[in-house]
Amino acid sequence: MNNALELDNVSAFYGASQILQLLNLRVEQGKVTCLLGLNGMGKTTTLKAIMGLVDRVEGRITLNGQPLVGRTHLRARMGVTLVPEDRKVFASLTVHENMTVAQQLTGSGKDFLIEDAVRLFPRLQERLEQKAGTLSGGEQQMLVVARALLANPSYILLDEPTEGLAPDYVDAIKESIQAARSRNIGIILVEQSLPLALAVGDDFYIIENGQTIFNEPRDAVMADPAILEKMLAVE
Ligand SMILES: Nc1ncnc2c1ncn2[C@@H]1O[C@H](COP(=O)(O)OP(=O)(O)OP(=O)(O)O)[C@@H](O)[C@H]1O
Repeated sequence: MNNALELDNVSAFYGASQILQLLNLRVEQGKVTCLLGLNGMGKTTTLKAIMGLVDRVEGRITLNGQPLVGRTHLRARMGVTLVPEDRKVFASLTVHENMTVAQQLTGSGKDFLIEDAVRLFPRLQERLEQKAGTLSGGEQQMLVVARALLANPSYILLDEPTEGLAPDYVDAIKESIQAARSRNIGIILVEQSLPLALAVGDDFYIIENGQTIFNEPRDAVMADPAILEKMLAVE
């Protein structure tokens, strides 16, 4: 079986404006694929196109060989979870209730449990009965990442998960990405911080004007300073 999430000549539109232009991307299960690029180039739109959150898509999006189509909740059921930039938790539910709801989302196995989530994010352990709306920004981000893992998806799409976070939280997010990879989850990471991308990434893409203009595996990036220069230019 082809264990990859693939975008093949994908164009995406908001109303009449075309944002993605024949974009190609391939993410394997158990790998971290980083999307880099300057602001407004289409990174978030790429994640939204995968989830069916843009007005129109042309081209082919496939999940392990099957077309990924239909409404967002159906795509989630097929095994893709998006962690958007806005870090939305269910504010009036407790941390524990937020986690329980996430577990019911995909129904695709129960490998990653609440015990695993609190081991990864000990700060959440102390706050399980607290209303999620009262958590700090960093704690809320841990909760949304924990919820993504608890849905036991095949792929997680992370949109700038460390933006504005203190170093301790960034480390926790890094560990959670590594934990997800070790569970054979494929990850798309949109990340402005090159050090973080380099710390966890297996493959690197640069998106410019809605197209992938660069696609290099980790070994090539580490071996060639000229490639690293290109990545630094879009940080
Ligand atoms: N709902 C929308 N309707 C119309 N245009 C939009 C919409 N959302 C985004 N765009 C436009 O699509 C383009 C790509 O935006 P996108 O958010 O995908 O970029 P990005 O690479 O993720 O940038 P950033 O790092 O700033 O989040 C931008 O020009 C943006 O203004």
